Amino acid sequence: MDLIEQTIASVPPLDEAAMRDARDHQARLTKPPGSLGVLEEVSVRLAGLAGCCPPPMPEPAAVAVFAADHGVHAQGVTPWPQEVTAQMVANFLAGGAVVNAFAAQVGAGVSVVDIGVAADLDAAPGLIRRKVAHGTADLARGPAMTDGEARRAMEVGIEVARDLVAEGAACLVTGDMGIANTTASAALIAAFTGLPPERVTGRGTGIDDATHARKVEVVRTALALHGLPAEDGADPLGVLAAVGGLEHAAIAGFVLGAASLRVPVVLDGVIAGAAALAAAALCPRALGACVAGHRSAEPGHTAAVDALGLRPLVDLELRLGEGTGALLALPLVQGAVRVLHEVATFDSAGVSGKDAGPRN
Ligand SMILES: O=C(O)c1ccc[n+]([C@@H]2O[C@H](COP(=O)([O-])O)[C@@H](O)[C@H]2O)c1
Ligand SMILES: Cc1cc2nc[nH]c2cc1C
Repeated sequence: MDLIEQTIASVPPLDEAAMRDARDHQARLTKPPGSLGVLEEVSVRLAGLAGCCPPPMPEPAAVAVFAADHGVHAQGVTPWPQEVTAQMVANFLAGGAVVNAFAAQVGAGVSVVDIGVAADLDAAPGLIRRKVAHGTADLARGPAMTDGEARRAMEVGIEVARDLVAEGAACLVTGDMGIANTTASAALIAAFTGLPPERVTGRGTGIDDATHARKVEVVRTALALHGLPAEDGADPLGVLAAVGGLEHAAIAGFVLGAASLRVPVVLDGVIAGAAALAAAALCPRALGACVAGHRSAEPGHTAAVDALGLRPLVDLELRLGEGTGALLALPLVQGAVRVLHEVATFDSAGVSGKDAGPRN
């Protein structure tokens, strides 16, 4: 068995007994039952993922920013020059990007993975050099990647997840950087959900009406060219190779890697959402490890999280990527688990429970 199959085979189902323990414990804590809303569900799921209650605190966290370029850039789907991908990688490494500020805010480490930047990048502290190709080919004219490239990128994602956890991370966070990658994301989301291109294609970094109309047509052309959505069900690696990006394949692997290690992974925006659709198509159990950090302004992201049955924790109309929305959600995930560790029960604190007193 190769790394991908091995990883998929080792993803456990959520532990029902641990989830029951977490629900029972939540009911005993000094608060009205259910009063922590969605955070209670998060705490129960992370107990199921860990297989114990309380689950380990999801800290420290580590964000991996997977960076890659896209051949579909040639179709005029974004106003930004392709070299911005490499320039932003340099900015991440220098500590000057929003992801660095938000990671510092929550004490998370930042690693940058060159999974497919078009330019050759020099070695630098914090840069994980695992380039699979110098960007993808144009998905509107042929397959974006070979099957081998998609597999290799997915393997790198698994390996990065394993390495970060081995170095001490108890929570993983997805990040991405890739000019034109919202076009590949829209194509992936259309391919996996069956929704039409106009429903899932957004304005990315910010495009005018004419560019948006062209982007929708590029996605439509690509889907027709590759026969997507496939009538007989999607071959997830084939879909990734046809219309995905190297960072999508890597993030799909990162999700599988986290799930196989029983470590939660907080998903960022539309790129992670598209990648998670691929991961879930390969291994539905992997969804047990996924927390949707935020709802991106991209319409395809809402389509993706709806299809995955995930509820984004933060909704601030962000559309930056890099891992920024997921990092903002991290304290919510950590707070949800801390409640199970630290909050007193009605018994231990001597607080009367509901219906304990006289009725009038
Ligand atoms: O995370 C998101 O939902 C998101 C939404 C819009 C844009 N982005 C970021 O913007 C870049 C891609 O935008 P574009 O317009 O060039 O396709 C890429 O680097 C992404 O990280 C990210
Ligand atoms: C400046 C810039 C920063 C980004 N960060 C993630 N995607 C980005 C796209 C651009 C254009």
